[in-house]
Amino acid sequence: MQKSKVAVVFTGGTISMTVDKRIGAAIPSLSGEQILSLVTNIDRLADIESVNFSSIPGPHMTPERMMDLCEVVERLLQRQDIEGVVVTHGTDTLEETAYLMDLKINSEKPVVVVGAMRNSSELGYDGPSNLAAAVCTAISTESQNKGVLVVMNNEVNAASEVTKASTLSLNTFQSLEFGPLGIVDNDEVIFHREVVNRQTIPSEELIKAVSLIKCTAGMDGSLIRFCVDRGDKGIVLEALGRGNVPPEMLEDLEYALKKDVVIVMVSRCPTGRVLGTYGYPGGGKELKDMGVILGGDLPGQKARIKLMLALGLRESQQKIRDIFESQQYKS
Ligand SMILES: NC(=O)C[C@H](N)C(=O)O
Repeated sequence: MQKSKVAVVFTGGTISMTVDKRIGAAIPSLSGEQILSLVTNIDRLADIESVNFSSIPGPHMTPERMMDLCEVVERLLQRQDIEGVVVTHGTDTLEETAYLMDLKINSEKPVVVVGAMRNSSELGYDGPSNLAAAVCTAISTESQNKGVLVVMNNEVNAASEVTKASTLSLNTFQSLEFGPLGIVDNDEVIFHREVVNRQTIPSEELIKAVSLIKCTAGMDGSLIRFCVDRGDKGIVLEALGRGNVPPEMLEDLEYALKKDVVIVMVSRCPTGRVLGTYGYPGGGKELKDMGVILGGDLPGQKARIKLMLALGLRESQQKIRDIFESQQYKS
């Protein structure tokens, strides 16, 4: 029987790290081929083509690099001989890259993003087992048409639903709202449910000038004003609870909206969507009436990626509102 072919694109992250004795801490050092050589018996599963994209830690990833990576992945997906693509990535920004690719890529073939929480100098390096599970997921026909998947600790999550929930746990990637899509068991991927809200944004461009502001008790709007005055095109507000802000922020929010800066509101709570439930000053109802867009249950960092791509369409504010609200809100 002919084996499936999978492209593995290496970008860096802890999965590629060893402890540098001179520094006394972990840095990227392993090439794709070196990491693959640690995944014993992988050649029984699939023919692997390795692509060394970069050797950077997650915190060095940028929106521009994400767009370049996305292009590399799209080109690989267009090839007939490749059944799926795996991307290795630093876990710190993995959810942002995975979500950007999920929104942009329109292919039925599986794209699986994977990382590690322990580097190769540590006891219990989880890179090889995670990579093996990612390849198992990428060659399964069951993984088709599910968008970009994140596989770690033998759990399969949708890029649109997942977030990094722990600084150290091997099962750090959690779909806090809905739970995992499935598992990898005995080299086989088993799905338990479908992705809840899949969406694509056919944007060729990304507008970088989007900031994320987390709201806190008693906060004023000076950060909002700063972002507007330096030319930001969009701001994601990680608001309080159900989607409310301290009233001291309202004047500067009004200032931003008058200057056509798009404001998307999500919550700083780890689960639950925002809604215009409250009618007091700074409450969600007032914000919505002012023109603030509701961002559903996305964490701030993923709402920022979505807004960057939505602004890249260079469409009206109404169109951007639809992109954020039409699937999650009835009216
Ligand atoms: N586990 C990891 O990959 C964390 C690392 N700091 C990174 O994002 O590159």
